[in-house]
Amino acid sequence: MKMVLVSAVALIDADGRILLAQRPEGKSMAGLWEFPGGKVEPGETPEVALIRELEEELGINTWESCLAPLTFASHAYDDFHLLMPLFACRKWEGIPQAREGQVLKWVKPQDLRDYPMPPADIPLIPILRDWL
Ligand SMILES: Nc1nc2c([nH]c(=O)n2[C@@H]2O[C@H](COP(=O)(O)OP(=O)(O)OP(=O)(O)O)[C@@H](O)[C@H]2O)c(=O)[nH]1
Repeated sequence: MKMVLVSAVALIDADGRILLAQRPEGKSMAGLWEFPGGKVEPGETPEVALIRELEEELGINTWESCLAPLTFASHAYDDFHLLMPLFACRKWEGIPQAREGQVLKWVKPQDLRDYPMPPADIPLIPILRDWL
């Protein structure tokens, strides 16, 4: 089975809310809410990939020193196995903007279960709620 490494982040604002992005129409798993991030390209570390994705997807900048490892997802999809480190980040530069047609939403930890997420993300929800 092909292993796909995706780096993702829980961006946490001053009120303790988490940023979710809704996958746009036309993509796999359209309509589901996910953590910002994306595939780690050859030669990248998960941190470097995440910093790049945050710039591309949201137009914000952050730094490796602001990315704290929080947990990970390991999930067998039909056509690949997803391994997804999830970082936590409370400090960045700029205001997140949807640059790729996503809908963005700041969500309180206790409300996370109201947002349908990809199957790989489901086990991460209680971890975030307990941790925040
Ligand atoms: N960024 C992100 N990706 C996730 C999450 N959960 C999850 O299963 N994924 C999966 O991880 C992959 C991330 O790929 P990507 O963001 O770089 O690229 P993409 O959406 O264009 O991928 P696609 O090839 O499925 O269309 C997708 O297959 C996505 O469905 C999550 O919380 N955040």
